Amino acid sequence: MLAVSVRRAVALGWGAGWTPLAILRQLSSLPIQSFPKEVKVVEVGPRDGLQNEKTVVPSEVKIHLINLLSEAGLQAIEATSFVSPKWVPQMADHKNVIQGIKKYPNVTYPVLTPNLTGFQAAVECGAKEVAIFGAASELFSKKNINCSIDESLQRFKDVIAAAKEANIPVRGYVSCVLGCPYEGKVAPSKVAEVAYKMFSMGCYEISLGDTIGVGTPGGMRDMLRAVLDVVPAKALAVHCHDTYGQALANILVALQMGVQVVDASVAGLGGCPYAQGASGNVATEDVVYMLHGLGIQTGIDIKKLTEAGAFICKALGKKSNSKVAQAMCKL
Ligand SMILES: CC(C)(COP(=O)([O-])OP(=O)([O-])OC[C@H]1O[C@@H](n2cnc3c(N)ncnc32)[C@H](O)[C@@H]1OP(=O)([O-])[O-])[C@@H](O)C(=O)NCCC(=O)NCCSC(=O)C[C@@](C)(O)CC(=O)[O-]
Repeated sequence: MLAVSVRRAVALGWGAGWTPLAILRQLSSLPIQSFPKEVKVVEVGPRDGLQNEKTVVPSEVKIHLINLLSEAGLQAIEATSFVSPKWVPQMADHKNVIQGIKKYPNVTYPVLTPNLTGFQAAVECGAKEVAIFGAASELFSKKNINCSIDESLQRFKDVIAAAKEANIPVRGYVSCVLGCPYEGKVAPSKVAEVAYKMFSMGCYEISLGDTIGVGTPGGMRDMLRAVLDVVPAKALAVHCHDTYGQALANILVALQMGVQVVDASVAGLGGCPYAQGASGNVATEDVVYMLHGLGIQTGIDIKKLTEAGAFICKALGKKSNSKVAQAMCKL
């Protein structure tokens, strides 16, 4: 560590003859690496947040939530998923939702499509952007979409080819980038391999999912180092669940490494039906509060965002998982 620091100090042109202690003092006073000026927050609450709810949330509630989120200034709101209703019954009303929401200019409403069947249904319902979702873990891929990683990539090729023809942008997810509920540790090199394959196929952005929220800033750094060797930072997003309370710290590391897109879920709703025990995504309110505190622009009105969170929590009869929302309600 010291050797690395000294090398960095030399690279920075610091004076010859300095003692290691003097160099360390200088290093500790260095400003943290610069953050981006703007960050795009991708709101995944209506999909990732609600997919795990046991009782079916009425379509009107989902639609109102998405409209409130659009009014709050989110640029991208993942609206629903076109997956099998046998697998995820909560998303069975995808048609009502995608057709019922107000489409704000400059806001995108991507939907999940695991295969060509889902893609075609989504396009018929008027979806203008889709997301495919793979994994860096074989067992998770099997449990989540009932096929191996290789088979999933083959399916994604078909979706991307059809999307290209229809001029529809495709976002790609890689799940389990910092750990898997079935396999445990996942090698950064495996994450990089899957991310690279999905990016080369034509996904405009790869969202790296800490599906079960087990990551730490150190794990995020090591994983991102591997991925950044093969996919440019401008094509990456991070998608952190907050099971171990590390999500904001993990996001901070990702921002320092050049990532400028962050997924989050209003009120911290969510969990994955095929990742037992995983808590919700990091709360959008908490991410936005942190970003604004760093002087990073998001275009989001935090008060309106908190109102959207309060609306969905009331509808679900739940307390918000957002610390910021909890604090703002007390003020
Ligand atoms: C992928 C499948 C469909 C494969 O499911 P399968 O059973 O292997 O599919 P199949 O191709 O053998 O078809 C079986 C039946 O499903 C139908 N079918 C086939 N495809 C579709 C479709 N798209 N929509 C609706 N129906 C479909 C198909 O038509 C057929 O109907 P039948 O002839 O029996 O009546 C299934 O495994 C599935 O739906 N999985 C969804 C899992 C899911 O939604 N998980 C949560 C989202 S991922 C996530 O949350 C992680 C993420 C993205 O947030 C990032 C992170 O945190 O890491």
